[in-house]
Amino acid sequence: MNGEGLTVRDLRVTFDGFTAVDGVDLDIHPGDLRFLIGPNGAGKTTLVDAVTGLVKATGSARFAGQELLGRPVQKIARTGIGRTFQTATVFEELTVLQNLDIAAGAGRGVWTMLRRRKDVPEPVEKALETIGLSALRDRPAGVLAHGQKQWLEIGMLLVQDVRLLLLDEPVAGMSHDERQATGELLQRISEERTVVVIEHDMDFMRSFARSVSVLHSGRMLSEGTVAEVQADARVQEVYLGRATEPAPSAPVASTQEA
Ligand SMILES: Nc1ncnc2c1ncn2[C@@H]1O[C@H](COP(=O)(O)OP(=O)(O)OP(=O)(O)O)[C@@H](O)[C@H]1O
Repeated sequence: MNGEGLTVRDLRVTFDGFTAVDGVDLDIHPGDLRFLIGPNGAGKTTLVDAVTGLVKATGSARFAGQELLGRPVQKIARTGIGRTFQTATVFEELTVLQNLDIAAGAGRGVWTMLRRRKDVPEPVEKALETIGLSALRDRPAGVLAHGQKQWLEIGMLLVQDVRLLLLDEPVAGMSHDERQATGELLQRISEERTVVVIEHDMDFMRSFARSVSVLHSGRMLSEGTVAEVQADARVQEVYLGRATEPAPSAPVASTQEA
């Protein structure tokens, strides 16, 4: 069995009387590459915020046999859950390797981590390879291309041995080639881990999703394979007429050329 699964039941998040997540059930199986889609304001990020402890929620969210709700962020992270945000948060002045070293932590002193080292720990070496940045290990992260920074951030989750990766719009602003490379990266990662991707790019979703959940107005509207979700009349209805977010079935070239 790959990775760990996430089980969410009757999840609710309320902001000052406004219900952003309204009784959501979600089953993410180990090794899944699940896309979480839905119009702006559907509650996608809030759902991930609730699971990772950033906002208060009621209901249940279980991962690796443990209830997550009500626990502090750090304790949730220690169960093996990691996330990225829409903007990559890497240390720009530090090299790729130093960024990974710091993420890996592993009880080393800060000077050890900052010194250029030949004895790169195996998980760091493996992550460098997986994210395709081995040749750029000694470059400052600040000079990396936009896509490479996102990959570095994913690598920082890999060296922490995160078992469930929650990625918020990882290909936003990426070129076509970067999106393709990111999709392939996520497929490789999901061979050993569970991956959930919040996404607006329908082409990217169609190409790489193993399963899809569609949120709308804080509720789960539809779930299934890409084909099942595309064929769902409720999903088409929600997306129809939205010039910036075509229906998943619409024959568009891309929704997020940046
Ligand atoms: N801290 C907050 N306080 C008040 N309302 C919030 C807060 N965070 C989110 N919301 C509201 O909750 C709803 C869901 O927001 P959320 O960001 O989860 O949607 P989303 O599906 O991720 O949208 P997008 O695709 O635009 O990122 C929105 O109406 C948003 O305005």
